[in-house]
Amino acid sequence: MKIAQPDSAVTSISAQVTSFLSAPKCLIDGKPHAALSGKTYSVYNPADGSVLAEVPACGAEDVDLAVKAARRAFEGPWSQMLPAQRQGILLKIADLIEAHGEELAQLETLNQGKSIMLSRLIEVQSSAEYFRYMAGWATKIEGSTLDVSIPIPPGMRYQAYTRKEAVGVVAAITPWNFPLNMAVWKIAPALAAGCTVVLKPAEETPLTSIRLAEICLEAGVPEGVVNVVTGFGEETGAPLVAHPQVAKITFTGSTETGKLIGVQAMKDMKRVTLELGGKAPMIMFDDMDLDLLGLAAGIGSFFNTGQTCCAGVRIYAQKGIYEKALEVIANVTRSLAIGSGLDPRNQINPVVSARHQAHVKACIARGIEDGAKPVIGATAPSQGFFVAPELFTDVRQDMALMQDEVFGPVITMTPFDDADAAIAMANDTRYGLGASIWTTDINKMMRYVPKIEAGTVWVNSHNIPDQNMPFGGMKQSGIGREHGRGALDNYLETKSVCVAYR
Ligand SMILES: NC(=O)c1ccc[n+]([C@@H]2O[C@H](COP(=O)([O-])OP(=O)(O)OC[C@H]3O[C@@H](n4cnc5c(N)ncnc54)[C@H](O)[C@@H]3O)[C@@H](O)[C@H]2O)c1
Repeated sequence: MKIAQPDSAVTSISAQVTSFLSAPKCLIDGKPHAALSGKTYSVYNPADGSVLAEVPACGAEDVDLAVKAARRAFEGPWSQMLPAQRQGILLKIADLIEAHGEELAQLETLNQGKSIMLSRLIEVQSSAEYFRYMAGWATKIEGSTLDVSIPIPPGMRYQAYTRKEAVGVVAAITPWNFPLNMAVWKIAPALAAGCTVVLKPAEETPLTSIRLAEICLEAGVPEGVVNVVTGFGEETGAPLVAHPQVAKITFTGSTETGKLIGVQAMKDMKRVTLELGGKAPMIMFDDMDLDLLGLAAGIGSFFNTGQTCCAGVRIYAQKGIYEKALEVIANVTRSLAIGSGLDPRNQINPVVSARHQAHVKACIARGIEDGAKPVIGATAPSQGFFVAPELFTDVRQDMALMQDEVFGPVITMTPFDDADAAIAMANDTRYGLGASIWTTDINKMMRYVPKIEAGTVWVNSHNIPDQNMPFGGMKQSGIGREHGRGALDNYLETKSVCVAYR
């Protein structure tokens, strides 16, 4: 079912969605797979707390089957395909994502809770574009020829060149905030490079990942090239990371889990990319364009109900505009409509799970206990996993509210006098994923961008990544970058070939 207008409300759930929800299965070696143990677990609709589906709870034995299937496919049909054939298949996947667009968007909103508008525009549309972008790189993998100066034995000459070769089986582990899009960020470059994949989606939101794997199959990806195992971190994710036939791990999730995975990867010298947590600052100078304040709060802070790793949650505003910025941002926060994601007029939707709802509420309570001042004090619907957005002032740098990830609709505002002091406060967390500077003075921008410790710095904007723009973290926000040409290198080894001749 083709995608509807992004801002149209969902009046009925599509028949494909209802049928899929009756018995979702993993996909291993191109076939639907129930956990060998027979175990399943429930996934929920966060808008009302009801059970949405029962999903296989995979264990080490299921993971082993999936990795072995991926390895066979890597050695077999996938490695025989011409780059142009891989490109064609990636383009077909993009078309099929669009063709199934409304079904995927509804499924995502039902399972994750987010606005149907974001499901349509980001989870579906931008995922299709991502496949198209990566399809282009599949035919542009190249090495180089190298002049070398090897002097022995006398009389022998050499010419060297490099080959880029697919790394092998990729373990892709994803979080719950953008389930389909995060899976695509990993699968598209892995396939373009010629790798095969075992995807372990977040336990809360596995449904669109399963559909994506089915779509890959429908598009002509050979059996075993894309596999999905559903289940929990320790039971499913850990054996996947530790599997000896996995060559590369690409992980997006919390810094805590990322560290565990990094240690395991290093034990086996597996290649690893880690996209981890954030606590992004937005630094607003006196000379900023005040018309942008609404956008800063709406997209910068509260996009996806604050459940984005780059959300601008620590706002530092210079004293000349602080009162005005506080007034506007407080008004925006107050005015956000709270409700189900199926109605696109709702800008604050449920958070993903009861557990996460309890976490966000505990962060708010801890902030109040520590002496920070809540400005809004609104209440959220009692049914479903809702949390009303909150804005805090009087927050010290050493408070948990300033240092730890809330990953929900909770922001802080702090005034500053001196720009260097603001940069120091902005850098004063263990994270370094995203940040922004708001100014109309290009000199200020050029002076301060290099001083900010973050993988992405937006200027007069925030929280908007692009497939062609390297994305990743400094400090404890991760290792490596996704997107762009560089993303392909994450899935390729470089082999030097040295040819002797006389
Ligand atoms: N940097 C980025 O690009 C980016 C993007 C989105 C989200 N995030 C981060 O993701 C986090 C939110 O997601 P989350 O709560 O799902 O994170 P999480 O770390 O709890 O889980 C992420 C994934 O890891 C799996 N996992 C958990 N323990 C594991 C283990 N021992 N071995 C292998 N896998 C394991 C989970 O099952 C899930 O699939 C936030 O910290 C957010 O900042 C980062």
